[in-house]
Amino acid sequence: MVSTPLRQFRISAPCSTANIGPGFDVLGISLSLYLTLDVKVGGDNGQDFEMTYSGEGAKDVPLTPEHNLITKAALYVLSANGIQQLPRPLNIHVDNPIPLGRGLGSSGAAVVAGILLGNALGQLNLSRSRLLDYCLMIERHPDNVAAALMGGFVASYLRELSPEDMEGIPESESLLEVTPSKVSPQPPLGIGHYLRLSWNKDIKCIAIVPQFKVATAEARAVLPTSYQRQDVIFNFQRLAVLTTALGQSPPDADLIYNAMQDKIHQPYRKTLIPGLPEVLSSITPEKYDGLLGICLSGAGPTILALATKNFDTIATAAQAVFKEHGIQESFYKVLDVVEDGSTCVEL
Ligand SMILES: Nc1ncnc2c1ncn2[C@@H]1O[C@H](COP(=O)(O)OP(=O)(O)OP(=O)(O)O)[C@@H](O)[C@H]1O
Ligand SMILES: N[C@@H](CCO)C(=O)O
Repeated sequence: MVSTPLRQFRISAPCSTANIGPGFDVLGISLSLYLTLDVKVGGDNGQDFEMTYSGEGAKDVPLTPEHNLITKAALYVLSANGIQQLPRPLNIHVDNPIPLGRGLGSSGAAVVAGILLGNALGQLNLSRSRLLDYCLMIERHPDNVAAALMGGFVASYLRELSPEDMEGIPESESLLEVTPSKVSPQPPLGIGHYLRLSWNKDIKCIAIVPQFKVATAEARAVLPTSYQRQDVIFNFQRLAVLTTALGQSPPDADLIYNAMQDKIHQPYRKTLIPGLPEVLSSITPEKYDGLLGICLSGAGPTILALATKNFDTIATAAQAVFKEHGIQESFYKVLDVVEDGSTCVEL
């Protein structure tokens, strides 16, 4: 058999925190913890298909192309562009430091990495905004994937799709069931719109991560389907202020702390996360110098604290409150906001 030239590349996709309090499904921030894929395709590299995996999820994540979220996303991009299978020989090593199902955008990073993988394997040269359209056909809220793909502090929205746009497009993940006999539909053009917001680089993100999972689907299922007008206005007011407040220097702790309050998702998610209201209400700028604000990270259970100093003190205080509510095991990481987003570099 004639072998194709060996290509090697590395894909990196950062973890992300979403919502930042009032910005449910709107705000995302990419953070300094990266899912990486080391890929070898073509040449004479032995096995037909090999996928290896280290890090978070190593015991649970499936490693067959049709079942792994990363390769499923890659197969979807390829299929929508007329390529029905992964090229062979193909060797992928995944290293994942992002805890799964904890509110740090593990699925967003996996989807973005998979879409970049499909783009690179098929040599499709899709633009970054077109890649976002593909990501949004899989993870249909834009906050995590827009931040992971584009980098930085990002606000985003989805274009409303007409019934004609949606023709042939199934609900969410079923799109990923790529079969060799069926070409996947291309996403409508320009679904995702985003804007990079200013971020004050003195602000670090402390992620306090309890040792239990909350699946995003479950954390969305507990939300109501309609809201009181005053709760929606409460969030709009804070969201508008927060988008600018986090870029200002010096940061105004009182303004930010209050602008990070939320009535749309956190109050409902407390049923899934013991101690959530107590952690959020007891860690305040008055008690902890350097603290700017505190909220649920994504769908939880991770807590996000924004601060300029005293990171360890703030994190251990949150851990202590969790302990009082029966969550004995947790860890924390102090993360930077990263500007670059996801990358694919040929080696
Ligand atoms: N590196 C990965 N490889 C394969 N599948 C992954 C990977 N990372 C995440 N997943 C899939 O995504 C699921 C977790 O997604 P989920 O949306 O529930 O949580 P999250 O993305 O970590 O949190 P959030 O969306 O709140 O930030 C995992 O159970 C797994 O199925
Ligand atoms: N905005 C999403 C983020 C988690 O994926 C949520 O809170 O459900």
